[in-house]
Amino acid sequence: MKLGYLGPEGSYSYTAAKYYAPNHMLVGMKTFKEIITAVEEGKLEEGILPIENSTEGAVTQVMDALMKTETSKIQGELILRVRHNLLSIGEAIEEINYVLSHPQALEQCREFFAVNYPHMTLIPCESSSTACQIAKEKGRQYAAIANSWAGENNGLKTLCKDIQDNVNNQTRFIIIGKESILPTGKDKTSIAFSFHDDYPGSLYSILKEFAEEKINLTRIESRPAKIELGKYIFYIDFQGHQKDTRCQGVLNRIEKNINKLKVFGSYPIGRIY
Ligand SMILES: O=C(O)C(=O)C[C@]1(C(=O)O)C=C[C@@H](O)C=C1
Repeated sequence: MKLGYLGPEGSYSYTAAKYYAPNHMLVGMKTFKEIITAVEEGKLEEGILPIENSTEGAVTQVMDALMKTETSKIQGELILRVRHNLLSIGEAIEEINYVLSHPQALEQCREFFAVNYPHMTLIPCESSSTACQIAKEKGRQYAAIANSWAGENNGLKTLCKDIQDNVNNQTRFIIIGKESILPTGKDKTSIAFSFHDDYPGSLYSILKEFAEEKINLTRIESRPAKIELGKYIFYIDFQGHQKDTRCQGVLNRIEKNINKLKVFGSYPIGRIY
């Protein structure tokens, strides 16, 4: 089984992939879009993608790309405690002027740099493990934000530990593939929908259906539909499997009030690592 992740080895996505599927063949890729396309085209059986973070919220790039998928489903999820470190080839923090990492990781440490090292320039790159490679090549003025394993793997030293702005920084990852997962009794379902027209109570009419069946929502997000200002796509995660009678009933009823319902999949509720 091949599982695509945002590479190279040592990224947070790599750590998440190792927890999810220790025996799969892990394939490091350059972008989230590349992973989704490879799964859609059947070149990879599965792909792992960050979808939301407890500090920064939605990973919007992944959410928008998911909306365009045709054959992939969400097959699983896991939550990773993300602890960032400042890593460099040199030993003196005073020498550092440039800090590299994935944009999500930079955002999760923004306050730390604003307060402690406002002169440092934050530079986005493809992943935290790519940041380690670049920091190694560029030398003592450069540092990477990554996990310490990625740093050690590239010969970098840890100059500062736990630099994330939120002590409980967690990222939720989803696993996509082509399989439909059967109910386990502890499942979650992810859907997205938009409305034909904007009318009072439109969103309420959908939420009411879940409330009346006592189905717990675990996430609600909106993203621009990218048609015109004021048009949105709503994303909802709820507890239960799409094959459960109550969930099926809700999905059938809400379908009548909305433009297009996309069911990304039902999958077992994930663990925290
Ligand atoms: O750059 C990495 O190491 C990644 O795996 C990406 C990523 C993300 O995009 O959210 C994964 C987890 C953390 O939230 C920070 C970065």
